[in-house]
Amino acid sequence: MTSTIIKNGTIVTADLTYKADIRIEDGVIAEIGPNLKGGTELDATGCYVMPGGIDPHTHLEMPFMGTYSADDFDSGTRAALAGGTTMVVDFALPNPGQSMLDALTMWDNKTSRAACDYSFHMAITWWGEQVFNEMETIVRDKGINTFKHFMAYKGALMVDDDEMFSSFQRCAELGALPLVHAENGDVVAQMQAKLMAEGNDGPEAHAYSRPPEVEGEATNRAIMIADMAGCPVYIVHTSCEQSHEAIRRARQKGMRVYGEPLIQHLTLDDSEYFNKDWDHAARRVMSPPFRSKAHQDSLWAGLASGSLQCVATDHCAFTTAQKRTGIGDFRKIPNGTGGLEDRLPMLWTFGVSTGRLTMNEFVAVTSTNIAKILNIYPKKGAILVGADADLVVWDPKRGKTITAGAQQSAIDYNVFEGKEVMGLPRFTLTRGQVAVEEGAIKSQEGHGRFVSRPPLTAPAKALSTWKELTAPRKVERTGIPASGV
Ligand SMILES: NC(=O)NCCC(=O)O
Ligand SMILES: [Zn+2]
Repeated sequence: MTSTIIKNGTIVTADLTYKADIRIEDGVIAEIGPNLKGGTELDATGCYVMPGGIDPHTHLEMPFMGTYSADDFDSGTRAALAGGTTMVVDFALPNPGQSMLDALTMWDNKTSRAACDYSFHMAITWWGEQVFNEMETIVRDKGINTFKHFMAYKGALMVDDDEMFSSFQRCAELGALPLVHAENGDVVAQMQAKLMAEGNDGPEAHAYSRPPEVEGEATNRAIMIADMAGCPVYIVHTSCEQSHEAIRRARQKGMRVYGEPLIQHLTLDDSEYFNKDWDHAARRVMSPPFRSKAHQDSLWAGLASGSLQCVATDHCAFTTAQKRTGIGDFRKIPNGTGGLEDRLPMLWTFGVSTGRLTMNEFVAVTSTNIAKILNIYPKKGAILVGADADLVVWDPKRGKTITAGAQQSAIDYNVFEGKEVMGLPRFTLTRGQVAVEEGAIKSQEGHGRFVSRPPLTAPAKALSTWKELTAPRKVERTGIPASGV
């Protein structure tokens, strides 16, 4: 049996910081302790050894607005590893009317070259008996416990409240977690049309058409529907105080509501859309759009205080040529930005190094909380004996200037171009295999495996017990006249 030992590092988990070595055997953590010997040694002197990042929200294969994102499972997972992320959760996206099982097969066929482990969320893009039935197969047999619902993209992916309520009730029965893209799609569609009619056809109109109120209202609605259905809910790409406030308030009331800011929303603001260069602004078009600094402060505070739990990227890498489809009509600019490779270095630089987050909070929001919410902890997101050796040996003194020319992602630009980051992987290990060493990429195509995620029994059981206890009950009365008069 070949052993690898990570020596002389400081282990940082979501709740502990301590000095110890780690022995890895057959891709899992076999021993943690002082002065371990034998096997191949990786020197972690001066470094923090942390659970590898998990990005809970990526679109490596995204057929959207008639175009595919530039990154596939090959370049996308390589980009993940380069930045210290060792697992991605992508989306299978059925066309309205399409079988979810067929869509899953299509997405699964794209993964043979994945370099790191991956999983899928399933999107609910329409509703009917077939969807209702297939949801059970998806959860019970296919290892997927999350379903994404789009309250935006009217006429394409959007589902209405009725459909969401039905789907959420089904999630409650199956122990699945609904994810929600929360923006009021009806209002957005009308605002877009109005802006266009007034001659506002540039990328800045994208931001004008989706103000924070539109997101806040939808977040409140999604939370209410989840409460009525008796299931937890996870709000993806939470970008503003209005949405964060809804999540915070629900959590204070005891509801299991999770919020996920993106690294882009934390570090880039809405001034990007007013850049005179059309390409610059269009490359940053995503939904929800970037917000003002006050909203960024709210998101950072949510991560520090625990009212927001995960930092993702929603990595969806459309090329400049694809973005240019929207010249003259901002509605046609494909929505999506990249960030997978930069999530950890950006969050470390602008979060930990500025004192907004502790190192342990950093691990929690980039890995451990995500693994717990998605029900793959402690296989993932942990430094414990028996856990997968998905690890990042983080060198806080290693820095770079982010530039598209040097990235692994296949996209031709980077929304963080020119940002100076301090804190990068010395080594990234995916199930014990060294995929990154001192900036050199050694990842192996096809090494990545699908991670099956069992139903969320604990939160589902707690909620269903409470809902049963408090369910409406007919009051048996006395004194009603026989005639009813
Ligand atoms: N977010 C975005 O603009 N693009 C990706 C699709 C989605 O998640 O909405
Ligand atoms: Zn979305």
